[in-house]
Amino acid sequence: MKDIKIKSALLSVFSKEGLEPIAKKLNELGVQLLSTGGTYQYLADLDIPVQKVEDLTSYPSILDGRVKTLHPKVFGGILARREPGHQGQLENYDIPEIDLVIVDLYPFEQTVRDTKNEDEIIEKIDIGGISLIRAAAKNFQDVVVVPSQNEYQYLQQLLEKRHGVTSLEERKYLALKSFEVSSQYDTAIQSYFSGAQPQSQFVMNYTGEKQLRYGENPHQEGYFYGPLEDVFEQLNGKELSYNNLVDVDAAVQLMAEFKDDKPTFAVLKHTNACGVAQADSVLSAWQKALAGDPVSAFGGILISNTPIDKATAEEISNLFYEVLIAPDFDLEALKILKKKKKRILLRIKDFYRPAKLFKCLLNGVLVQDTDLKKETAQDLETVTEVAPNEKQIGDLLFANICAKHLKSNTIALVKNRQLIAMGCGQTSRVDALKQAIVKARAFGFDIEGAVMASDAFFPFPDCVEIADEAGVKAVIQPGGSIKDQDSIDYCNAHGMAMVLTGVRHFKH
Ligand SMILES: NC(=O)c1ncn([C@@H]2O[C@H](COP(=O)(O)O)[C@@H](O)[C@H]2O)c1NC=O
Repeated sequence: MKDIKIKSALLSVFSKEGLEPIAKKLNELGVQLLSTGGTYQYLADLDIPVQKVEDLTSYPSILDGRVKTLHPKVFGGILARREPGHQGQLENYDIPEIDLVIVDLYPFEQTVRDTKNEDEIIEKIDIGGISLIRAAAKNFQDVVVVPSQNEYQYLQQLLEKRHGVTSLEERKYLALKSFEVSSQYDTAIQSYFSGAQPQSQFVMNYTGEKQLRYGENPHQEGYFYGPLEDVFEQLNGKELSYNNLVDVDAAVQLMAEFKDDKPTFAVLKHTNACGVAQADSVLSAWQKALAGDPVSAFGGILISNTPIDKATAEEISNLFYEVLIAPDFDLEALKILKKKKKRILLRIKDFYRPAKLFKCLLNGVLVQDTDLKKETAQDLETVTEVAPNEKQIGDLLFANICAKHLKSNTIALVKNRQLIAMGCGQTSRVDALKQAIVKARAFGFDIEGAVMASDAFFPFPDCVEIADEAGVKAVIQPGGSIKDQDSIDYCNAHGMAMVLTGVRHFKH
């Protein structure tokens, strides 16, 4: 392991915050400091001995600061290997070695957030700073690089621990942090330039790595990247697992549809809702959602669009569940729910729906818009002689949303704003319907008068026939099959209503 003692440092930072103790410590260790204009002034004002970069390069900062460190006397001192060949060249050209580089880049992302003025934004594309970081990181064998304020604490510890002596491992760690900074910085610039245009490259950059206990199964590693704290606050329970996060996302996507509706409750298992209901109170919505499939609800993910009150909390706490998500919890409710230490309680801040969805497959990434299309009564085309009544229209739209969030092929059966059963993830629509009918009956529901939603069209009239025999009176489906008329004819012959949405909602 190659130890290097820091003898000289170049400091060039946009924000001067947090620099004072580091500069003072470097000075105390006898490190020669070199700085660009503003940073020089800041250090000089603190009476910390420092040399101007301009005195080294014999060039002033020019072009409004676009060129200040971009000079062989600076980059030579950073990029030279500490070996006779390179050191000889430094001597020939009178270039001093620079052992430590500290940079805080121009705040490009912040500027994009703050202004629409393109000239201002372009000026905040840091050129010299990013080059300093890349050069120092490339030469991590001999040079220490601090690419942002996030690493100040790490540097401070290095300086305290071994008085400015650094190991190869420490320098390599900082080089990694540097390339993370430069890649994130360039992604932000690329994303600004691409705007809403389709991108010719797929680039993603999420920070805030969170290692999960494991992935989908214990033998798989798992991580999450992103600012989860913007979506919810965890009030109780064990750490969220990979599968919990997948289910929480499915629950949030579903409940986002009912965000501004009357009290709505949903129970999910493995991303599929096994209970969804609307009522006048959160307690009643919970009871109706649970009744949809009380067996599957065991170990489920629960979500409400309405704060949880004491009465609801008392009932919920009788069930073993993994996660309960709600916009808020009454104090009394929280007290009751927190008694079960492991159960996860999330106070949702934002029913967040991403604009795009990504999926890794084969040797690439699939990208698509999120399915944000939501049908209203105005979008429905009645194609049967019998039209659905107002109550049925409400149930049909409710069933349509449930189906949209269930794995295809799916059928949702709804009665009085309650999902009375569903069949999902089936390879045939008929199987999905049969599964739903068996389930509804198993949990004591009378299907007579229920409505049926299908995520995609009916290629044959078999589904409407089976549904009719079970008691279904109205159907919602996208339409678009060349055999639509067969299903419509069946409905007309049996007094059923059918509406078309014209929108397919597959969920693979
Ligand atoms: N142009 C250059 O040669 C250059 N060299 C360093 N910078 C940046 O200038 C800033 C520090 O400037 P000052 O010390 O003048 O406040 C840092 O954010 C640093 O990343 C530069 N500016 C932008 O590219």
